[in-house]
Amino acid sequence: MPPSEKIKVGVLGATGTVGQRFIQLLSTHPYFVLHSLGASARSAGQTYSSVTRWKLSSPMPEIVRDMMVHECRPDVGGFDECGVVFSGLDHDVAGEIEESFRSSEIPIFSNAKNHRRDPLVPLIVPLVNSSHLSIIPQQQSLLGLKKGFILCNANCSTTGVVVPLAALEKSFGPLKTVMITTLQAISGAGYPGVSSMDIMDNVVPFIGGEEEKIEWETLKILGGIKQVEHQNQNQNQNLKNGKNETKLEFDYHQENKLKISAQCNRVPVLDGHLSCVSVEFSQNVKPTLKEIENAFKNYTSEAQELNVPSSPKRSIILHENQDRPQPRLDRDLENGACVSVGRIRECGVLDFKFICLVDNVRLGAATSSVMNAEIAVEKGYVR
Ligand SMILES: NC(=O)C1=CN([C@@H]2O[C@H](COP(=O)(O)OP(=O)(O)OC[C@H]3O[C@@H](n4cnc5c(N)ncnc54)[C@H](OP(=O)(O)O)[C@@H]3O)[C@@H](O)[C@H]2O)C=CC1
Ligand SMILES: N[C@@H](CC(=O)OP(=O)(O)O)C(=O)O
Repeated sequence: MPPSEKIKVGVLGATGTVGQRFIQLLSTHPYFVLHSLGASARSAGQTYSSVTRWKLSSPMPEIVRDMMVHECRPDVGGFDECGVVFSGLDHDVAGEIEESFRSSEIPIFSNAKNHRRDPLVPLIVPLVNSSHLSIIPQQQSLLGLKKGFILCNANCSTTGVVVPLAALEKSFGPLKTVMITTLQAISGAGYPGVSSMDIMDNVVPFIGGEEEKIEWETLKILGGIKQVEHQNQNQNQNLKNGKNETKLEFDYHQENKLKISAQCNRVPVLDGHLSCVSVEFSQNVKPTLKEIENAFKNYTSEAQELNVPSSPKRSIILHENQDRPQPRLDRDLENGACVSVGRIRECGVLDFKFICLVDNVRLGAATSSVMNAEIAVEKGYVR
C-alpha cells in the first residue's frame, strides 16, 4: 500500500551515473518525492542542470533542473527532512558520509561497497533476500538509533548472477560450486570511466576488486540469517535474568560450503553486464534441463508478492533463441528491473551452464536501491 503521504527523499551523488538513474526513477514515484540533492563541493551551490552531464536518453526531468545541489551533509539542503536518502556516492567518500547520515537518524540506501561487509548491514538484492531487512532493528539498537540505518545493495555483476542462482537453490537445494565469467559494460566504471583508447576494439581482462566482491557478496546474499546465543557480557545481569542474549548473524552460506570463482572482463558495451555461469548442485539426483528451465520461469520474489512499484512482472526472463540474451537487445526488458537468462545446457565439468544479463545501472544499482526502499516502507522499517 502506498504511504498516505509521499515520503521526502534525497539523493547523494545525484550528478553521477547511478545518481542520474535515481533522478529518473524518483521523479515520478508513487511513494517518494525528490527533496534534496547532494554531490561534491565542485557541484554544491549550483543548480542540478548546470552541473550535471546528463547521459540518459530520456530528457532530464523538469522538477530537478532548477533544484540546488548541496554538499553531502545531513544538516544542509533539507536532508534532515527526508525519510529516506539514496546514495550513489563514489566509494572514496561514501563510507563516512553515509555513517554521518545514519547517525542523524536518516535511513541510507547505498550503492557503494563501503558497508557491504558490515555484520550489522543487510546486503540486499530485492529479487532475492529482502528477508535480510530483519537485521535492521539489531543495527539500530546496537548503535542507539531509532530511525537511522544503512542498507546496501550489491555489486552490479553480483546482482545479475544471484537472481538465477537463488532460483536454482529455491528449486533444487544448495549449490556446491559456481564458476562465473563476466563481460561488463563501460558504464559500470562511472563517468567518464574507461578511456575510449583502452576499450575500443578491445577487452580489458581486469576490473579492480570485482572478482573478490562477486565471490563473497554472493555468499552473504544467498546465505541465511541465523539466531546465535551469546553469553551476556554482564555476568550479574546474566545470573539475574538466567539467560543468554540472542543475536542475529549472517551465515554466509557456510553450512553448505558453497565454492565460487569469478573472472571479470570489461567489454565495449555501454550498459548491461553479461555473465557466463556454470553450476554444480549438492543433491545427488541432478535436475533435468526442463526442470531448470521451469525453475527460472517460475521464480518469484517477495518484491513481486508485495507488488511494489519498481518490481518487475517477471524476475527472470528466459530466452529461447540460442544467441540471447544480448545487452543491446535485452537490457530494457521490464524497464531494466529483471535478469535475462538463456543458453541453458549441460556442462562437461560441472552440472549445467547458462548465460545471464543484468542492466548494471538499473537492477544492478539504482532500481535495486529504490525497490529495497519500497519494500522497507511496506514492511514498516521506514517511518
Ligand atoms: N555505475 C554502475 O554500474 C554501478 C555503480 N555502483 C556504485 O555506485 C556509486 C556511484 O557510481 P557511479 O554513479 O558510477 O559514479 P560516478 O563517478 O558517475 O558519480 C560519482 C558521484 O559521487 C559524487 N562525488 C564524488 N566525490 C565526492 C565528494 N568528495 N563528496 C561528495 N560527492 C562526491 C560525484 O559528484 P560530482 O559530480 O560533484 O563530482 C557524483 O555525483 C559508486 O560507489 C559505485 O561503485 C554500484 C553498482 C553499479
Ligand atoms: N565495479 C563495477 C561497478 C561498481 O561500482 O561496483 P561496486 O559498487 O561493487 O564498487 C563495474 O565496474 O562494473
